[in-house]
Amino acid sequence: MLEATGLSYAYAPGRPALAPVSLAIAPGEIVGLFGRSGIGKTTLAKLLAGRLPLQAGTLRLDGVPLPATGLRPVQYLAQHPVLDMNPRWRVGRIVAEAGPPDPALAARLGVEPAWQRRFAHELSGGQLQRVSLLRALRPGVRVLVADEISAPLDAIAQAEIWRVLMTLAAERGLGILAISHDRALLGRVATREVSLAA
Ligand SMILES: Nc1ncnc2c1ncn2[C@@H]1O[C@H](COP(=O)(O)OP(=O)(O)OP(=O)(O)O)[C@@H](O)[C@H]1O
Repeated sequence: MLEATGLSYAYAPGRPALAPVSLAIAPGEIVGLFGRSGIGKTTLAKLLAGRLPLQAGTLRLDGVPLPATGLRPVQYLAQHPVLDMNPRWRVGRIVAEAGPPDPALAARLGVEPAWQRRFAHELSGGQLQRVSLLRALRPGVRVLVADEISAPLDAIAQAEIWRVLMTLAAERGLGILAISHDRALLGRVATREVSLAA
């Protein structure tokens, strides 16, 4: 269980970007998160995944603070994964960054072996999001924070990505925070929804 209590954040002193929020994500649960633009959803996502330092509040996984080094058990998935990938690396190297990927998982995600020789900018948005998922889903990863990951995709690509994620959540007990402006999408994929308010 990932438990965040009283997390808040300010990028500059006296200018809060995220008002205190508490949130829990149980294994296998897909929690939908919505809230108006600028309310702090991405800031919360990055705090949960260790991409921003905690300024206030506590963050625990199974009662223990998250590790400061090594594989992060809470992984952040960006809307535009290309920004999170080294433009000089081929896809084969990108997915193997934290160790060799699981070929069975690659097949389930629809990551094709031929993509390995390409650079990130040579894949479509949907293909890149699958690569990003394959890279993130290492053994030991317990929670995915999916920040508008399917927003740029067409309806079919969106449905395929979420179908795999819903199956993985159930099979592996993976917790997912699904951040989206699309309430209809959250209604289809989330086990429950929470909203961020100022
Ligand atoms: N790197 C940064 N430096 C300074 N301020 C930032 C930074 N990133 C975000 N902010 C500010 O923090 C606040 C929360 O931003 P955040 O991106 O978390 O909101 P959001 O709810 O994800 O918005 P959206 O739905 O538009 O993506 C906003 O006022 C934003 O301008």
